[in-house]
Amino acid sequence: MTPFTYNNGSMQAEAVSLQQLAEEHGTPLYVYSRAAFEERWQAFDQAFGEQPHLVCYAVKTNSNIAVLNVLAKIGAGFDIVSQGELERVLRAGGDPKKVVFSGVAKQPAEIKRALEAGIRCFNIESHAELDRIQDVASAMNMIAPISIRVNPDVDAKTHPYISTGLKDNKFGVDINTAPELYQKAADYSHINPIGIDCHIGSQLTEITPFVDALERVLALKEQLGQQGIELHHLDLGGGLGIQYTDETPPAISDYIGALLTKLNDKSIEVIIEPGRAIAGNAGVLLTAVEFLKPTDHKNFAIIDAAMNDLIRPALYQSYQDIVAVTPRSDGTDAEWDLVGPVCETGDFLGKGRSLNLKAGDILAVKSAGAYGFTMASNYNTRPRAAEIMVDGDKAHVIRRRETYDDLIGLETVIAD
Ligand SMILES: Cc1ncc(COP(=O)(O)O)c(C=O)c1O
Ligand SMILES: N[C@@H](CCCC[NH3+])C(=O)O
Repeated sequence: MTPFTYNNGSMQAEAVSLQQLAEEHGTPLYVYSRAAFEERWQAFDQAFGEQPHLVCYAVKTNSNIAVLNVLAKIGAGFDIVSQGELERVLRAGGDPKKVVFSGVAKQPAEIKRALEAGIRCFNIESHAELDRIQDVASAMNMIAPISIRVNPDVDAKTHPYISTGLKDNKFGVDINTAPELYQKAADYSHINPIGIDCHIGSQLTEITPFVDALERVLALKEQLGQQGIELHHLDLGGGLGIQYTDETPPAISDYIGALLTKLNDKSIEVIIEPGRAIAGNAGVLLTAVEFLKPTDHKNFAIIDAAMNDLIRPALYQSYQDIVAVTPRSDGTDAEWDLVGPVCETGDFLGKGRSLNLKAGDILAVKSAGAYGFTMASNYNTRPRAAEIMVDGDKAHVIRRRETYDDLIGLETVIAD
């Protein structure tokens, strides 16, 4: 489905007018489509057919509890990287038995809380972390189910900041030394090794790196079998890309199909941790044009959304399509740099975009459902935007805009 379409010359989210939402709730404003979230998660789930599997949505992508709740209701599992994310999943009604816990440095208190909640598995990223989990679990007299995140040294061919499966990256354990760590895990009194985990990067637009990584994971599984360590699942991470502009990522069914063909084993459960491929095109960021500032050198359109609202263009030089919500019939296109009010030269959401603009126009930054609000900050003491979830012809405020009290209320002056 395409959740954002034009109808009578103006853009809608499902059956709700974006122009109207911007007028009612102000901008910047994040708008999500419930149906898009559901449909994308279900596409992953259904692509597995008869293969035992669990689709664990990567919470970091878009962690609003309304989003998590919508996914929990259709049976989603969750990939978390902090206790904060675990608390969100639990608040949203997620099943802790479907939660996998990734991340390179889980705190003892986080491990304790996750054990109490009864999560499915800890994805361990180092020797030291295995030791820590053994210590916490043994103090609680509980057994911690674990998998080891291995680094298969596969080039994901994506932006260097979002590539995670190379030897150069901080993530995971060298796949060649993993058997030794599995042995240590198996010998520990309060650890139960149940899986292998790997995640090689994000926004991958080719299937080959995923299949190459799986091939190495399968070789490891075989070797562990010879050591007498039998595993219950393979967690192949997330990373499937989306179309921001002219990328051509594989269809979900082709991606899962290629993995299952390589695996060719229905006796093992496959876990995946997709984020962007579910959330990315399920959301837009609405922003208003404040001023037009044409100069001799270039044209700036100053908009009310900034790098604090959506940091991806500034951080990764990423391209996000930007369109007029109600395109003008008068006037002509010009080239604009779309810049925000934040005091940084890197504060732009798009450069050299051909648009027909006037002050007050509402624009939609597309593909903003993933790593948009979750990476937003209060830089320049700017309140974070409100979030809306559209469901058919209804629009629900799922997070109100922050107030200045929200921002400065935690701080205090020191006494003389
Ligand atoms: C461990 C882990 N799992 C899943 C994801 C989700 O990735 P994506 O949004 O690319 O599917 C990430 C982020 O890259 C991650 O670090
Ligand atoms: N935050 C990144 C993706 C990183 C995924 C986390 N491992 C992005 O916006 O593209």
